[in-house]
Amino acid sequence: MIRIHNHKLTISKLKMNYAYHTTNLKNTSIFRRGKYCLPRTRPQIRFSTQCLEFSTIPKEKTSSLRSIAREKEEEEVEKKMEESNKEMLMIQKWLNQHNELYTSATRHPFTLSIRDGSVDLSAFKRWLGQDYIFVRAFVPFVASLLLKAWKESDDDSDIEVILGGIAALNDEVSWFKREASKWSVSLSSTVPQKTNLEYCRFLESLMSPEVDYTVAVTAFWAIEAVYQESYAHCLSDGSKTPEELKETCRRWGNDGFGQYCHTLQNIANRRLEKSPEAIISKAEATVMRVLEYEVEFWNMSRGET
Ligand SMILES: Cc1ncc(CNC=O)c(N)n1
Repeated sequence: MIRIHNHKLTISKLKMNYAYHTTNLKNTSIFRRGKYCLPRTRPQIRFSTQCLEFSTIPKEKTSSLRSIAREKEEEEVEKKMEESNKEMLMIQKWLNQHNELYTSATRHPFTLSIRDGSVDLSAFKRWLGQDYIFVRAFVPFVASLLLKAWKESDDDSDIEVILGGIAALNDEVSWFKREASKWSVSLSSTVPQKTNLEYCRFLESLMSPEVDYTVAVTAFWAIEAVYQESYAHCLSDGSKTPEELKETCRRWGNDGFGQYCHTLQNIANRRLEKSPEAIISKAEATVMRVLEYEVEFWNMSRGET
């Protein structure tokens, strides 16, 4: 009969214990039967929380002991994963579940081409003109979020974070104008493309007072996080981003912007934690839509739509 009480023992520990006790067994009766005489059956281990005992158990049962230990180990790992999933914050959970979509937005061929230096400059200029239009629509969205925070938030500091975001957008609009003139992109004659219009319309739908603060602030985090991840990657080790594009990458890829996105993520997680299931589902679906729009926006910049 094999019983394992101490199921925390891993396979490798089990092997070590086995080896250790086998060495000690050299002086026991089964080993002392003759110079070259090995026991007919292998010494076997019985676990208890207190001590390890030995008995002679047929060889075939060794493997069954191992498989029991392995099963126990797997159960343990599964339980730990379930527990950590419970502790995991909502956004982390979503990113694990929808990792493929998140990666397609944050490691898109367009930004990867900036990173490896193969970017088509006409695509970059197209992105610049279109993104200026997007950012102009993004400002009223963030303003509507400020209003929601003022009405609904349980934490005063949310307003300051969002206000900081609006201040950064003020700088950003000026930067777009300077950058566009540097690249000879005429902003006044840039026509919004279909994908851009649809994304702007989606932003407008989120401005409605019907949309909950939690849903809107989670969407805000997702929109900012995609640019932060995408452009930080263009500056990370091994990147060959051309010098003339580095300023664009630093705008969203700098550490300060990273910290700001982290703060937004904390706000969203805090709100989601206190939200009923219906709001959580809406927020999750909204994040998915944002990620899809971001992918389409990069596609559009490459000239695919
Ligand atoms: C399409 C898109 N998504 C996210 C951002 C980043 N937020 C503000 O600048 C952006 N500029 N454009």
